[in-house]
Amino acid sequence: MTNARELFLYRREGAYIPRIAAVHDLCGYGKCSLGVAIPVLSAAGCDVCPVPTSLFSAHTKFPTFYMHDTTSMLDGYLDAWSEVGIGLDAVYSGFLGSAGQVGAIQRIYADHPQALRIVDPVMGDGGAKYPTYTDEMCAAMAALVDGADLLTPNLTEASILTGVDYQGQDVTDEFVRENMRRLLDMGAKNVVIKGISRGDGKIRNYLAGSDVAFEEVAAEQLPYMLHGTGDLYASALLAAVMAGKSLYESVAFAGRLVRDAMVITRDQPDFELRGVSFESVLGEVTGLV
Ligand SMILES: Nc1ncnc2c1ncn2[C@@H]1O[C@H](COP(=O)(O)OP(=O)(O)O)[C@@H](O)[C@H]1O
Ligand SMILES: Cc1ncc(COP(=O)(O)O)c(C=O)c1O
Repeated sequence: MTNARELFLYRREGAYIPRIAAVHDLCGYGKCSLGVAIPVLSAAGCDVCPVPTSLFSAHTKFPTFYMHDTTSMLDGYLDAWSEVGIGLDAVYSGFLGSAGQVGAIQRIYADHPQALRIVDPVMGDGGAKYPTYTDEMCAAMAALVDGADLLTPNLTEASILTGVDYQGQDVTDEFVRENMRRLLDMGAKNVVIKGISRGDGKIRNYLAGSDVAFEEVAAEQLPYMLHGTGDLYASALLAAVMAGKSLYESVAFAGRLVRDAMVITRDQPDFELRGVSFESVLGEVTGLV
């Protein structure tokens, strides 16, 4: 393997299997987080090692859900990893159970300084925080921006991180560019802002980085939104990066995969709540490697 910190283009030598710590919640019903990251990244030929941040009976868009925050076990969990001597090529974080878990992620970074840092700063959408997120958690999440090799907020999360007011979805390229510039100034190396929908039938993802020009990738928008698309998008984006694709190619791939999975989900019972059913499009991920 070449230096994992050289994100684009990530190169694998021979049959090497990269190992990724996936720091997300585990959700019983309503496909998202680890339930997405493990299969998608495994299909891309990666060894996914979960660090569960919380256990949920169902995702938080259900009116009732049970949550168990795992913060108190993380020190022991990571101590045991240190003793075993696990080598990591990447650390991919998402939905957190508490503000204190940011410290656990920083500990993994310190223990694995060469590992890529992919931060999906899951905190909310549509201008509102998810119900389990507190202001303290959002403030803590901002500490993960500095040094992130790849940061993947939606507009709500970008606004929480930058302090620029959320202005809805119908924003100009200039507004998105300014948000990305702020995130790069805060220390992120590459930023993808996802899911911008201006009501013109397109959904847009934007990318920019210290060595990557600001670009837009627009695609046809399906006339319904589903829960868990952000997690599937970020996992597919990372899958493509780990397969050696450029950031632009990875952004385009992830958008196609989410769209294809959404089309299939539409035909399933309870399609609005079950999360994105990506199982039958995993072959597209396998095809990356
Ligand atoms: N209705 C849709 N039609 C086509 N693609 C979609 C649709 N909804 C989401 N996607 C794809 O999934 C990505 C992530 O979804 P989004 O809902 O923006 O994430 P989040 O859950 O983080 O807010 C989008 O950027 C887009 O590429
Ligand atoms: C438990 C849980 N995990 C993860 C997510 C992230 O979902 P999305 O991919 O839509 O950002 C959510 C969003 O509500 C959630 O409730």
